[in-house]
Amino acid sequence: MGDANFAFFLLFLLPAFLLALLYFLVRPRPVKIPIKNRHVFITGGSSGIGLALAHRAAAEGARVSILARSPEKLEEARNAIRLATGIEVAAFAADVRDFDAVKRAVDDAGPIDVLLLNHGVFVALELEKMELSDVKFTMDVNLMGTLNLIKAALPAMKNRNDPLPASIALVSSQAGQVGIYGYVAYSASKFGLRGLAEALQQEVIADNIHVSLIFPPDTDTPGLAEENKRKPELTKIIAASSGSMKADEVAQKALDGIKCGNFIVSCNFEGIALSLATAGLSPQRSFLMAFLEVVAAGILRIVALGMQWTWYGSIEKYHSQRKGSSRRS
Ligand SMILES: NC(=O)C1=CN([C@@H]2O[C@H](COP(=O)(O)OP(=O)(O)OC[C@H]3O[C@@H](n4cnc5c(N)ncnc54)[C@H](OP(=O)(O)O)[C@@H]3O)[C@@H](O)[C@H]2O)C=CC1
Ligand SMILES: CCCCCCCCCCCCCCCC(=O)[C@@H](N)CO
Repeated sequence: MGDANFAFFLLFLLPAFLLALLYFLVRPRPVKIPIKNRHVFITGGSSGIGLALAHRAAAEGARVSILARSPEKLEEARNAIRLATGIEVAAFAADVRDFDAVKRAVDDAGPIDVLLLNHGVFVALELEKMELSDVKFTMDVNLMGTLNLIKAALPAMKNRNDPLPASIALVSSQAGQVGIYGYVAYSASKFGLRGLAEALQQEVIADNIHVSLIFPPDTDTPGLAEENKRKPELTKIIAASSGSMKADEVAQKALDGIKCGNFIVSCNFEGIALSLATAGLSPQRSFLMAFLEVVAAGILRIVALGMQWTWYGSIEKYHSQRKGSSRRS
């Protein structure tokens, strides 16, 4: 009898108590952010994930603006979206590293409801083989470019006379949740976005602005095709721990997450595990996700250690094979 009571406590009362506690605890509170008839401004909207986001947002009835450097690629994107949906999107040619150009584009585009910062550059290469100028370029585009956009857009976003909640969404990467061989500069830039996002959310919550961080795995885009041309073998092996996705699938997950105001938005199964394992001190609006984070924490740490075990195994094997072959030659 005592055993049955204990089992009841363990299997039912304890989880129920935890769920109830988390229901009252989680902050910020859940929110719904509509995009229909609202202004969605997408950086890097001329290619890959950004283009897929622009397609989807336009199809869902948003007023869409896209920003990127190349006017030709922007025009191609506008035509493709017009052909597929019959909708005109506004295009702005600017380099995110140039604050004045970004400010002009944002002012021309008009007040933004959903600022989707998706632009990004990436090369997979060992730091040793990378020029310092390429490291700086990665930081300038991925991190400073994002800060430039936020600085340019935030005043008008705060002053909007729309009672509806607004969003600032940043496209990070699973390499922004865990460091990966070949991504020293890239992971640094994408981890940087997380600190940015956590701090920014506290600063803009009172303005009813909600921050989302999107963590895609390898995604089939022109950018990835370029990256794959000279990707280190070990980067391929380690990144293959997560499945790859189509740009449109990532865009759908991203928009769904943004509309729910989720702070962390994961895109595939491995991504969910990664997000639970790296929940840390990030805000969480969903008491169900918070419940999973709490309950799965211990076991996921073991899974994570197992992951590192296989990754370091691959690295060791790669180096010993190289040593072997260099001795033979
Ligand atoms: N593809 C993948 O495997 C993954 C990608 N990501 C992230 O998703 C985002 C999009 O990636 P993806 O679609 O693959 O990339 P693409 O290379 O296909 O597209 C990048 C977009 O960003 C724009 N862009 C690049 N640099 C600048 C700049 N300095 N100023 C303004 N716009 C710029 C490009 O236009 P233009 O060159 O004309 O400026 C283009 O529109 C990136 O942040 C990337 O880090 C995350 C995980 C996986
Ligand atoms: C505890 C549970 C662990 C679950 C598995 C973890 C798997 C991690 C894989 C990381 C893959 C990184 C892809 C980077 C994609 C990217 O950004 C580049 N293509 C550049 O664009």
